[in-house]
Amino acid sequence: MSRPYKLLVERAHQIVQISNTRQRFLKGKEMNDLVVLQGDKGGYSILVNRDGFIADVDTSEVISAKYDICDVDVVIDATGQCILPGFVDAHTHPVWAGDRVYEFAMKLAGATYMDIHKMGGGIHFTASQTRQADKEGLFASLRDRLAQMVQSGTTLVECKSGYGLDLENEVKMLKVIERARKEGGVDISITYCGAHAVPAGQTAQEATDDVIRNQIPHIRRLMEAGELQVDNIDVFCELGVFDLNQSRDILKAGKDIGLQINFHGEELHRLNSAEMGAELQAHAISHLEEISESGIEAMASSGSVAVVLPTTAYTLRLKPPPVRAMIDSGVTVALGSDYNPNAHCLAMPLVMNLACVTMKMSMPEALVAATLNAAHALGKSESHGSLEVGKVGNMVLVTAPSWEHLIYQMGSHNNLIRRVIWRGQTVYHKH
Ligand SMILES: N=CN[C@@H](CCC(=O)O)C(=O)O
Ligand SMILES: [Zn+2]
Repeated sequence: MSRPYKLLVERAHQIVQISNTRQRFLKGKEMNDLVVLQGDKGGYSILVNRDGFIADVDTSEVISAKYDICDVDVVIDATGQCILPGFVDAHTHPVWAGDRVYEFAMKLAGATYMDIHKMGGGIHFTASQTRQADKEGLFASLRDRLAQMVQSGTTLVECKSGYGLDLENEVKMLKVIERARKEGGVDISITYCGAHAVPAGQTAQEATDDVIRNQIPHIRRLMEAGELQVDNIDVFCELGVFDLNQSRDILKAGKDIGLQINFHGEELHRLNSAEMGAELQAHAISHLEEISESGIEAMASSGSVAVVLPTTAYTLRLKPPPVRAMIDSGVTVALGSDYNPNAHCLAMPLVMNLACVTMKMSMPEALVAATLNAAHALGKSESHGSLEVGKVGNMVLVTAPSWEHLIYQMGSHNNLIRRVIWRGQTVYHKH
């Protein structure tokens, strides 16, 4: 007979639970009130059941008195380590072929993101490379990128399509992501982003019509047939890409087939897409570098999560989004790496460091934004984002005097992260 518990991690000197009252997200000042277990000489333990869910969190003394060690498959001694929830990366574009290191050089020399996009580079370049790539090659590179994310502590990641830009290639990308999701080792939220750029030879309206009349209905059929699971609908709402009305129509069509609205807004120009998204009760809006005060108010009232992406402003030398004003106004703020060929960052610890320095977040705020609030942006905070009984046993073990070192020691996460656990199973171990 199999044992009732899959894993016991014991004797950690800190467990950062984030919350212990099943809050779905933290806003405003609450973001600085993390629940951290520390101070007990014998340390703290987490027990994970056979199905990969947390069964108990307490001092190691209490846990060893309550449970019989013979009922546990694997016991890990976490002496000298801190335990954090697995990170949630709320915005990535991880399926693509062909790098853009050459464009990075152009941007360093003064070209803007949109200069390159208009010349047929940027998303267009990546789309032409990705269209030529076969599923096997795309899957192999996705798997490698996901492994690097996991090594950096990510255990739930949002993955977008968006470099296909036609039905065949968007479906190809979604199926590649679906295969990775089924393979496991990391939890994935899948986003259809067919409206990521206007394909060459089409107007934005023609592309909008194709997405609404052709692509979305086909995706719905694949979902109904059980061939695909798609969770979110996205669009790049931007001057020269999809305008406010086109974006609204695309998002509504996605919502009509049951997808959560989660889109790119207010990045380079203010189009009042934050207000539009709030009106549609968007789950999340990403970027928001150009959001207005009324956009902030609208998102605070609708409860739409602001997914801020420090690597974008850093790479493109943009003004960062007004995160302090968002937090002070009661917007729920989450973080994403924005991993894509323009911003080549797979590591949430580095994203948190950038968020603290460039967006003026505190370390507890950054951690909440990279765990519980990011899970909420994906509609998954009931099961992910904090270390509480009943949630998935996704965690990161860090060798450091306190959890803050993972943010403070920028770029050293690969030395500090000792182990990453997904649903009670070790998916990365540094020997
Ligand atoms: N802004 C739109 N989409 C991506 C960039 C994609 C790309 O440049 O390939 C982003 O979130 O930054
Ligand atoms: Zn993006």
